Amino acid sequence: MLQEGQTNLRSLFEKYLHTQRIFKNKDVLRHSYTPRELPHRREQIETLVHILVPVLRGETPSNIFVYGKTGTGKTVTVRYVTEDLMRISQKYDVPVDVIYLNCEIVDTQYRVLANIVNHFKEESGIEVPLVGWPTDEVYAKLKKVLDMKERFVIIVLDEIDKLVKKSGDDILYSLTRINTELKKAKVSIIGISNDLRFKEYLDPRVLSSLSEEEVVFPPYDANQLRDILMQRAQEAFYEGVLDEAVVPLCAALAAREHGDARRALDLLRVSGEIAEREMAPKVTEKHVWKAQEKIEQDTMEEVIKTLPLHSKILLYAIVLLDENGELPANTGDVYSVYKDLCDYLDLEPLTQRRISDLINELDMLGIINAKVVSKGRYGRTKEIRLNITPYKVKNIYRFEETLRPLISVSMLKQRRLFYG
Ligand SMILES: Nc1ncnc2c1ncn2[C@@H]1O[C@H](COP(=O)(O)OP(=O)(O)OP(=O)(O)O)[C@@H](O)[C@H]1O
Repeated sequence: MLQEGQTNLRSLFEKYLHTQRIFKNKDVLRHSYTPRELPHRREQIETLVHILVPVLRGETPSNIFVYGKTGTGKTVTVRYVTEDLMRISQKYDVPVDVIYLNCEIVDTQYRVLANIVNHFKEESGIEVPLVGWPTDEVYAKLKKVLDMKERFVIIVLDEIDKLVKKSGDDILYSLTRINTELKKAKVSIIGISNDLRFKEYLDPRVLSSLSEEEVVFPPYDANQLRDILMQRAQEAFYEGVLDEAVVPLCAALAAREHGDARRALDLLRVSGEIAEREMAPKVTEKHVWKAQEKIEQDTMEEVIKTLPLHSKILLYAIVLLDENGELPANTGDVYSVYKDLCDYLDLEPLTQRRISDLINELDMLGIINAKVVSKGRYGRTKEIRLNITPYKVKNIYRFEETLRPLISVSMLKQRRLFYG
């Protein structure tokens, strides 16, 4: 006989066990997955192959600069082509090494050099610590390690703009000239960036050697995104669980956001996850709209985390007004609560004028809505509303030492703060 608690436990699980399963293989929708085919990137693939094919004839390929907006398939295409090059180079007995570095993480001259040296550590027996050595010494080791045999080394610097913004372009200067100092090995660089203005940061000499060849990745339109999603959906979902309208809607929404395939895939995955959680038999348009809302909220949370301190306090003032049912509020209302919060935190408040600017910034980021309305002969005023649920803001502040005390502040009627 089952005890009462056990019956409950069993039914809890069975509820999920007998629901329709949505995902056949969710991993297919993850960013790290490399699909077998890349629809609508034939031209870019062909161009890259054309530039790299000299390797198989023993010639050094040109450096390549790849650019295009976020989610246009730059990384996945470069990986796809270089992986194929590695495979085929074995057949032709040409030693090729491809080293992929993401410069969001590998963001200093030292780290780039050390990572390349360490790529060969098994072969060379040389390993450089990730901090601590003089850079010149790491560079000397790099030349030694590369030149241990005749080979082609292709260094992919993804998000190369992050490296240059953080550490300047000296490293690119060195790498694009390293072949003159090597006897056996030949190095080529593939730089990838989604920041088109990044070229302005480069010394003209670096720019001309880095972009011997340029490959542009234009944004996808809604039809192209639909093909990309269709292909992935077939592997990711069980047959028949996707309502017909789902893929076109995900594609249309992502096309509106500058043709970002990553956004389209996220929408499809999150729609499926929401349907699964709701134990729905099918993924429908309704789930896509919910997914869109969730992704927007998540993005907003990321933006809030990076706001400067006083914008965060200001946002909290608007949160308190919201909880107290006092929105829309005007700048003066918001400013007075903001000042009280600064008092509570023992901080000097900014001027009302400055706060007015910060309100405009929060509005531009979509976190609040600040609409100017005319009050007839009383002039114009701003009506401020919140675009994020208060508990989400609190959840973020809970993890921030300076702001955590605010969580215990609530507001009484007549706008008196209460520190509970
Ligand atoms: N043509 C395509 N076919 C299939 N999947 C694609 C295609 N283009 C992009 N994707 C998928 O979209 C997502 C984003 O692509 P990728 O990371 O290559 O973009 P990116 O241009 O490098 O973006 P970012 O500049 O933000 O790094 C990945 O999951 C990738 O697999």
